[in-house]
Amino acid sequence: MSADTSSMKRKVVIMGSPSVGKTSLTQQYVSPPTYNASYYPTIEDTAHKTVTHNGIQYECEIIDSAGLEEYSLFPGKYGLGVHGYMLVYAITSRQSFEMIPIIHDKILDYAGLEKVPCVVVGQKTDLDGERAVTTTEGEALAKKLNAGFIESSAKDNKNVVKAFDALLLEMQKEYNPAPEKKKSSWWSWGAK
Ligand SMILES: Nc1nc2c(ncn2[C@@H]2O[C@H](COP(=O)(O)OP(=O)(O)OP(=O)(O)O)[C@@H](O)[C@H]2O)c(=O)[nH]1
Repeated sequence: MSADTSSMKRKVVIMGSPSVGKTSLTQQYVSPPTYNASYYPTIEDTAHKTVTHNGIQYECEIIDSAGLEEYSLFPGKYGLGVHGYMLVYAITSRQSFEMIPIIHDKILDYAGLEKVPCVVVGQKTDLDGERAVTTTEGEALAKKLNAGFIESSAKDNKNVVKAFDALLLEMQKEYNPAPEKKKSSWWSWGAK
């Protein structure tokens, strides 16, 4: 029997406060090296990338959403048919960090789910001198949300691929977990 070489489709949404670097992360991932120091607020953009992770090929549709404020209504189109979320804050902005659990709650409420694959990303590590959120706080929040965690700099192209890999891993755990290793049974004892 030939191996299944078809790829899996994965739709992900990048969410977070305005100006945390969602567009910069997406662009740096899809067409590196790309970094633009100018700021143009996003309404919505979609990017595509085919990537192989843990031996599986994924066709990723990446939706770069508009920055959300605390009282923004959750855009319903991001609540259904989405496989995973990248929740981005800037390590220099406490406010953007505090938005992460709010956005996470909105996603779960809208989708009516108890868990959804997510990775929390602390962006702009090149500005470590202006840090307002510690790595430990970021890790603790991600753990509480049952999400992956990574800090990155789109500017320095640091941990950008790792951030998307972490999200692919969270989605893999949920939708196509690796089969458990075959346990030995009485008839296999002594088998060569
Ligand atoms: N120092 C630093 N600046 C960054 C980084 N990533 C993005 N920026 C800058 O931050 C500003 C906002 O970046 P965007 O990528 O547009 O942020 P966004 O989250 O997509 O913004 P919205 O469209 O408003 O939601 C721009 O001036 C970027 O150049 C980073 O890793 N380090």
